[in-house]
Amino acid sequence: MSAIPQVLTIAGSDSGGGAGIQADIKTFQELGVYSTSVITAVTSQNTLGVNAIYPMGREAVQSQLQAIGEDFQIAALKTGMLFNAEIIEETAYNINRFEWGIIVVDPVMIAKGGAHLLRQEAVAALKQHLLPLATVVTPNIPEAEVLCGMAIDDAMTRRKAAEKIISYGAESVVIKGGHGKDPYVTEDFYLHQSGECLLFRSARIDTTETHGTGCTFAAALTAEMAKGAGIKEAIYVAKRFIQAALTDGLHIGAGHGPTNHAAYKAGVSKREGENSVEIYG
Ligand SMILES: Nc1ncnc2c1ncn2[C@@H]1O[C@H](COP(=O)(O)OP(=O)(O)O)[C@@H](O)[C@H]1O
Ligand SMILES: Cc1ncc(COP(=O)(O)OP(=O)(O)O)c(N)n1
Repeated sequence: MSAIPQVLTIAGSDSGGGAGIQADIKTFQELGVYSTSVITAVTSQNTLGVNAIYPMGREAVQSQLQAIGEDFQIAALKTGMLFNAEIIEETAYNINRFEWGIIVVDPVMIAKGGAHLLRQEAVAALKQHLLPLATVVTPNIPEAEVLCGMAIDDAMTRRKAAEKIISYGAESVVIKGGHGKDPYVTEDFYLHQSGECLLFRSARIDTTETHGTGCTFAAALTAEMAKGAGIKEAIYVAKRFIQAALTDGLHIGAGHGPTNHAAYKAGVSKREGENSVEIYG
């Protein structure tokens, strides 16, 4: 048995390297877990936007999942861009078949530039097949609005949205706060079993280099849980990881640049007075 936890990302490729599979693998590497991957779609993408999407067929997805399932001990996995209902069904089927345990579902829907990374008609499949398998679902605010069918504009509606998403069968939900406007970024965490509700709050970093923040946050969460962290501890580390990645930008590309995945390990999150994460009950 290998000493390094093995993890899996089931997601799309971002040719620009800031989001998707590429962001996941960089995050996994930085956090000390071994990364396997199943590619669901190839996107022609850079910091300015998504030019084209080439989804993989059902057979190609199934074949990759099979290769992973028959040889690796997957401690935790995350899903990202799944694009259509057949990829979602294939993913859910194999999660059950290989009895993979810790499942982080990042319900990727729309890229920052507006490109649809999930077909609208696949939202129902996501709710029906994947959310019931999720240890944690990590929507951003627009994704949470789609999943729960209501507008989210304050703490009360975020709480209601979290409860609605839990009602589809997920064990817990983290509504990410990057899309808010206030000076703080707040993640709302809701755990079904205990009814526990926590807020993770940090200062909003003034930057446009935010491409792939959602993928990176969910990948860090996955890595930490694969190493044995509890969900709350994992959220805390994931938040510190993304803050460090946003603090020390790489200044790449002319649009929304990628984050700096190496910053956390380089100690950026430990700088005095920066990057603190407060937790409220
Ligand atoms: N400007 C920012 N300052 C600090 N944290 C941010 C900022 N933008 C995003 N984040 C963090 O990045 C993660 C992903 O955020 P969000 O933008 O909501 O998701 P997505 O990238 O899926 O749209 C969250 O943990 C959020 O708190
Ligand atoms: C291939 C691929 N997967 C996911 C995304 C979306 O990533 P996200 O972290 O939500 O970041 P932004 O697109 O909002 O910058 C993507 N763009 N490409």
